[in-house]
Amino acid sequence: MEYLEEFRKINEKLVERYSKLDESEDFWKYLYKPLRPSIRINTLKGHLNEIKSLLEEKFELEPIPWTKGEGFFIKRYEVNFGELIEYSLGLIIPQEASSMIPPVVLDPQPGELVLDMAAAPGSKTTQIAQYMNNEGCIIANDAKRDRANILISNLNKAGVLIAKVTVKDGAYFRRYENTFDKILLDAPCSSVGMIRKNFKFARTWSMGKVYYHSKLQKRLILAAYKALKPGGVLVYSTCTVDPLENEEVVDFLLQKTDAKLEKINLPLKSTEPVLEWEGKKYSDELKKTLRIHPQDNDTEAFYIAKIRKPR
Ligand SMILES: C[S@@+](CC[C@H](N)C(=O)[O-])C[C@H]1O[C@@H](n2cnc3c(N)ncnc32)[C@H](O)[C@@H]1O
Repeated sequence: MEYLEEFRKINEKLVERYSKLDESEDFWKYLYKPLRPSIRINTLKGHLNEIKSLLEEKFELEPIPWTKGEGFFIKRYEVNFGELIEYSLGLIIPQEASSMIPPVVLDPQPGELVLDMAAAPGSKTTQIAQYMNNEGCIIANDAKRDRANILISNLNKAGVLIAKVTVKDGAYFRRYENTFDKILLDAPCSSVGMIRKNFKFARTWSMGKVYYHSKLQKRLILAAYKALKPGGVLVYSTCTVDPLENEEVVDFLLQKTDAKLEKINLPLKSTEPVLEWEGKKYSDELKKTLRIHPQDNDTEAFYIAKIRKPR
């Protein structure tokens, strides 16, 4: 099957742009392929091994190597999560495997003050609360009220006791200068990574969306950096591949502030970050960021940067 040609029928401009970014056939092949189902065991609700044993009665589990032992691919495919009692009880949380990376990189600790600036529907907030063992405080924010309602219901179901939900434009938090130990900015984006979930993301992709999000992301990342304590960590992530929403945004932060990048070391494959795009050169420091294309680990595409504010 000519995957590139299949995508050309859906959105010619998408193919034109990202064929320049990744010349491999695998890029299009894996973007076409449905995602492998995966879950995170919620240790806020029970013991990891006990929940794992319950699941193993029904499924074959394959550990996701970049999590802290709680993430699994489900190897038997006929899974309807909605029908599982473990899902209804909040013992497991369906979550795409690469979307588990940003909280792992953030590495929040019990007792810390954490801002999740674009949090809905909350899969990463619940993961953060799990790593904090429900000790400390998470401000879980989203600009959209309807999405914030889903966030609240997911936090309740997962047994998260330390989150305060706010409905604000993320840039609002710039007024809390030097306040948070850790900040996750899992930014709104043009969602090329989500094409594996739903082809509508290919159909509706446009350069207009890329420019719109790039501008918004720059505004949000500056506010997030301002709200970060000296010595604190900000993780910036998107589920898209466009350099204007990834390297360009982090490069912008490096130019405007004293932010420093830290190398992310995890057991996974990745694609070289983009250091030059459309005639523009980005800092060599961006080599420390993580660009994941769908074929690298057979997951959604993701981009992750670990940023530290000097003391
Ligand atoms: C990629 S999604 C977040 C996914 C979430 N972190 C998770 O893991 O479940 C991006 C979110 O940003 C929110 N958003 C859009 N514009 C925003 C803004 N200006 N400030 C804060 N959040 C915003 C959207 O409503 C959306 O829920």
